[in-house]
Amino acid sequence: MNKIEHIGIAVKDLNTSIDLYQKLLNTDCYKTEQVTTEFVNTAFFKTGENKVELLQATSPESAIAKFIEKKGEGIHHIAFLVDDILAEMERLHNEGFVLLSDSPKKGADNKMVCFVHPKDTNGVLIEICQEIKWL
Ligand SMILES: CC[C@@H](C(=O)O)C(=O)SCCNC(=O)CCNC(=O)[C@H](O)C(C)(C)COP(=O)(O)OP(=O)(O)OC[C@H]1O[C@@H](n2cnc3c(N)ncnc32)[C@H](O)[C@@H]1OP(=O)(O)O
Ligand SMILES: [Co+2]
Repeated sequence: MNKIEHIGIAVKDLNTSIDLYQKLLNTDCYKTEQVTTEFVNTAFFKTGENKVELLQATSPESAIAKFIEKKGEGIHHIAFLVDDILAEMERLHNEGFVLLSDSPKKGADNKMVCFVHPKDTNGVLIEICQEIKWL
């Protein structure tokens, strides 16, 4: 895996948290995006080589809504950038990790994503992501 691409933070109110993180990081949010398949609205900040992704649930069925219900707001996942998500999924599967989808899913900010179950990773939800390359 290449580097930490982003840290995902579950928040209750995206607009309030955008204001907060703009002040905290002293940089503007560069993008907001709804990902309907994940039932989330997201906001992104660049912090050097890495990013912060704020996530607000758009449905009670969302992983973010369930997480906040159980644990409250806070760090929800760590995302690692990979060159070849299919190869990395196969490698992780062969190493015995439980992947949360059989194929990559559409993520935010021009990425394909796949998650590793937190029960296999010391209670931390891991996302792997690959940049979508357009021809
Ligand atoms: C915007 C798109 C994308 C991007 O481009 O960046 C994203 O980041 S999307 C982010 C939101 N989507 C996801 O998180 C998808 C993957 N997650 C899941 O599939 C589920 O959340 C889950 C991890 C399988 C858990 O779902 P479920 O089993 O239905 O929920 P429970 O509430 O019953 O939890 C079971 C168990 O797991 C613990 N848990 C849940 N979430 C996390 C987490 N983020 N980090 C650590 N642990 C987590 C939860 O506490 C339960 O533990 P126990 O109570 O001990 O059983
Ligand atoms: Co993410």
